[in-house]
Amino acid sequence: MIGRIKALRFAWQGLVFLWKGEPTTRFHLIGTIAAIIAGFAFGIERWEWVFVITFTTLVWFAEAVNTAVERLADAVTLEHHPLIGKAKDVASAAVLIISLGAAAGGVVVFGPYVLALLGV
Ligand SMILES: Nc1ncnc2c1ncn2[C@@H]1O[C@H](COP(=O)(O)OP(=O)(O)OP(=O)(O)O)[C@@H](O)[C@H]1O
Repeated sequence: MIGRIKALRFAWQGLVFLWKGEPTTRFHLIGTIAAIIAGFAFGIERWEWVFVITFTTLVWFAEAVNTAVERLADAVTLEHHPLIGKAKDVASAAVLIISLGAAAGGVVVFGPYVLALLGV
């Protein structure tokens, strides 16, 4: 039990580091808040909330993994190394992939509500 509580504390420290060390998280927070506000404003369905929650969570997850990979890579060497560069590029690509997926999901979920609002 104490071990679990300690693990939670370490996870919290990781979250704080992610927030302080990665300026990109500001954009993720804005996107997350915007999606939540839009969800309530449009009164989206329960299943649509599942998509919104899943996509926003995956973006944060990918950013956390990307940051972990970057820090591990820096711990291996700060010298220029083509494999370190590739590892960092692929980790960044993971964030890009899920961000594009989240944007597409956002269009699918909110698109019809926006069109209805515009009377289209
Ligand atoms: N040690 C290295 N060897 C080779 N290329 C590197 C190295 N460090 C960084 N790079 C290259 O520079 C890019 C940016 O690396 P950096 O560590 O600055 O991440 P970043 O742009 O700050 O990412 P984020 O914005 O997600 O924090 C990497 O994707 C990689 O292409």
